[in-house]
Amino acid sequence: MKDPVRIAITGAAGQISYSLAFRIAAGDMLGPDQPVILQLLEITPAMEALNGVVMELNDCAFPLVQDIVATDDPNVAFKDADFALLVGARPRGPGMERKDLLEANAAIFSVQGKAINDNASRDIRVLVVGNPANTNALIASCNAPDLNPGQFTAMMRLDHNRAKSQLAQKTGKHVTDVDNMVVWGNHSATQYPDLSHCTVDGKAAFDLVERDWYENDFIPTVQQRGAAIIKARGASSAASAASAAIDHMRDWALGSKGIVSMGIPSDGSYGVEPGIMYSYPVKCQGGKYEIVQGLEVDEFSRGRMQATEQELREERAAVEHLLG
Ligand SMILES: NC(=O)C1=CN([C@@H]2O[C@H](COP(=O)(O)OP(=O)(O)OC[C@H]3O[C@@H](n4cnc5c(N)ncnc54)[C@H](O)[C@@H]3O)[C@@H](O)[C@H]2O)C=CC1
Ligand SMILES: O=C([O-])CC(=O)C(=O)O
Repeated sequence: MKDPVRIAITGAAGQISYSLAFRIAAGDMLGPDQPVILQLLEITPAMEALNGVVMELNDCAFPLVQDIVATDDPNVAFKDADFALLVGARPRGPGMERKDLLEANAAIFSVQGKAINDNASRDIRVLVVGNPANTNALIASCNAPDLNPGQFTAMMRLDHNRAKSQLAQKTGKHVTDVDNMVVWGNHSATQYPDLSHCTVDGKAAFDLVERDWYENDFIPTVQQRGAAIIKARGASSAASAASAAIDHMRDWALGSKGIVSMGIPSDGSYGVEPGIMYSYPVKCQGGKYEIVQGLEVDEFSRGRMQATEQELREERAAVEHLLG
């Protein structure tokens, strides 16, 4: 039996966590042979609701769950944590962009970045889900100076999975036939889901779909998918967000099958200046991710990649005072 790993989840009484915590407890994130200790953080007024979630987790009698900690103290929630999923933040409603949440949510991530810095395992891997995810991840990492910024990542996997699903449906193939999908930039309406390198069943995606569909249907559909779900459901995506968070962490810890998209600290690759959390194509192996280099970038792609970079720079400027 492996030693248990400690997994902190924030916003643990919220919508996303209501799916996420149970799937992690079932072994979907780190595998069926990895015991877990769940460290669940909520704000004080939500502790009663969190208690209900803990009761249900206990009632599942999950074989892998060794302990459950429920707390409103970030220092307790992140104590010795090996993984942290930062979900707790306000979601947007109809008519809002995710960056409209910056003011409401940014302070959460400076406090939690500090608590992670002071309490977590030195090898902790952090995924920020709470919106605007990329800039919140930047805030958290800047407030954790003792850790490597690369230990902080932002969730782009939902966009990546949405893009795969749209292309599979369009071409009449299965999502498992789609390879080399790349989503660049920000988890926002400027993100660039890029089919330039993508294949379906081994054939170039561009040979299977029309350019008009790519530019005027596929790209906006993926960019606006979160808003479409809010319109349809009256609440933002939750189960699909939880599923993407599991995919992101599982691949980071256990390895990816080919290219996946992750929001990570830009390092100058593909001409994106350092200082923001930008989504790149990565491959994961041995518990680490590495940017896939050398992909060709044409003029259309360059324009899209720069527009989403520019938006991230503007978000960064708006929270400069929280960057430690
Ligand atoms: N990156 C992505 O792809 C996606 C991100 N999101 C974002 O995830 C976030 C959470 O979404 P939902 O679970 O649907 O929202 P929710 O409102 O159902 O749950 C959020 C929970 O966080 C808690 N919370 C607030 N401040 C906290 C703090 N300082 N510490 C700990 N917990 C705190 C709240 O009490 C609430 O229970 C939102 O910001 C949403 O926009 C949602 C879908 C996809
Ligand atoms: O759109 C939202 O606000 C929630 C989210 O991030 C998504 O579904 O991609």
